[in-house]
Amino acid sequence: MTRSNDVLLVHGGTPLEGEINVRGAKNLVPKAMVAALLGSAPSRLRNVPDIRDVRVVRGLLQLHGVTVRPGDESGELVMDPTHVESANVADIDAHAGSSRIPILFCGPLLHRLGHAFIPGLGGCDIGGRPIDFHFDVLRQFGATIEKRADGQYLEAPHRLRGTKIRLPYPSVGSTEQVLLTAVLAEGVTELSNAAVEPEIEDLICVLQKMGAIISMDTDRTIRITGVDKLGGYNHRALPDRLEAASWASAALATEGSVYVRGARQREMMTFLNTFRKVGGAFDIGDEGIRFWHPGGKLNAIALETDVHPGFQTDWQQPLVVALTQASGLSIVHETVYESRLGFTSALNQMGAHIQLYRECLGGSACRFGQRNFLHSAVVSGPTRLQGSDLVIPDLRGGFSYLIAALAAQGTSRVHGIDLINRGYENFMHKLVELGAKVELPNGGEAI
Ligand SMILES: CC(=O)N[C@H]1[C@@H](OP(=O)(O)OP(=O)(O)OC[C@H]2O[C@@H](n3ccc(=O)[nH]c3=O)[C@H](O)[C@@H]2O)O[C@H](CO)[C@@H](O)[C@@H]1O
Ligand SMILES: C=C(OP(=O)(O)O)C(=O)O
Repeated sequence: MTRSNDVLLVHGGTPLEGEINVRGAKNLVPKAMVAALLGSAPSRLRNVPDIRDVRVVRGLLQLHGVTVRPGDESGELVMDPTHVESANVADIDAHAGSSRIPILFCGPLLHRLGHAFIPGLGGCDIGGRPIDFHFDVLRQFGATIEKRADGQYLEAPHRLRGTKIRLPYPSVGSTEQVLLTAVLAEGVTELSNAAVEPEIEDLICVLQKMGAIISMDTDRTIRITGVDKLGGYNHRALPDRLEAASWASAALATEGSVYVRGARQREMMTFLNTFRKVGGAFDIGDEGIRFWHPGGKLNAIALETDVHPGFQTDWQQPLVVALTQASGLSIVHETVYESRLGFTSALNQMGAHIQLYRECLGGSACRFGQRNFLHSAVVSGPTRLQGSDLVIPDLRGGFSYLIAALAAQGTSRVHGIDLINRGYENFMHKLVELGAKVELPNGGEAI
């Protein structure tokens, strides 16, 4: 059941037009905040968005004795980890909420306190999302892990030791786990098959500013030489390329034009190539990127999600909505999460034609082929979308439903919009700025 102020009425059929601003990346900022725990002096993080994942981590840091206060400029946080202390397990559990970030507290807390507690994790329900790689690497560093009913209890009776690790898959979170643990471990850590997403590079920049010694090779190998002590950092978070791409897809699907201030070419090259193949237009400036529908038909494409530098999985769901407006058959092969296409059934209810398959369609065979996961889609377009009652299933799926509702004829009731606040700062305000006709039932307050 959703609360009444958790429902948005969307009157579709109006192109999104105008300018919005994106701030620091959801997939970097909370991790840079965790990194502050490793320092012996305060850290300053700038360009911090007001999203739920940031609030969760702020609360968890405070529970562990870190003082967190706003800095002088808007979007600046100052974190002082001088007096890190153990937190009450029940408080951690109550506070961890819907985020996946608590798992990254392991290394820093083991270094600072010799023990850590990790509650059940949140995050999007788009696959099983196991954390076996995280625990395997922590054991390799010398930690012990005990699973109890309320969560995982970790201990490091001695200083953690650098080690040689090969990840079975270039997992973003596990790579960050290694980085945040290895920087203060004794000796050298060599990580192969690492994830190299731009947010990971930015986390490495943060750690280097703190005094860490980290090198990245071109073959997914990262080497970390442990140091005895780290200081604070002063860092401006890289912009959110995932949010930027969501607004780009919204501009395309609604036949509009959106200037995304803060969007950067460097982290979005793969998205930009795909956007152009579909028929979208963009203009890259020094301060941001304008995305628009240039008129005429959109093109069907074959799309495969992958780890960086491939097509980011978090770009997939919003772009699929635009593909429902392309002429012909598009193929989408989701290779990062086994269950990230379920959101398409609601698009079909709105009039889209999307068929899901268990086989690896298009490109290459992936981990999910022959394993009963509906992880490929054929999108047949263009189809006229009609307003509908929609229940948001996950973060990007939720934004995709907003796009579909904006592109549709008639009115949609979108339930569960609060979930979008986990990763999109001020999205209601931005929609209104872009001319979207949206309202909360009974004239309620935006949440
Ligand atoms: C907060 C954050 O940054 N979230 C991002 C992060 O999620 P997250 O770090 O959770 O994603 P991972 O890269 O770790 O997961 C990728 C794949 O590896 C598998 N896996 C992962 C860990 C593990 O211990 N065992 C295992 O099997 C997962 O089930 C998934 O199939 O990277 C994803 C991939 O770019 C993005 O979609 C998420 O937005
Ligand atoms: C899957 C996502 O995030 P998380 O890992 O936080 O669930 C996402 O941002 O699309």
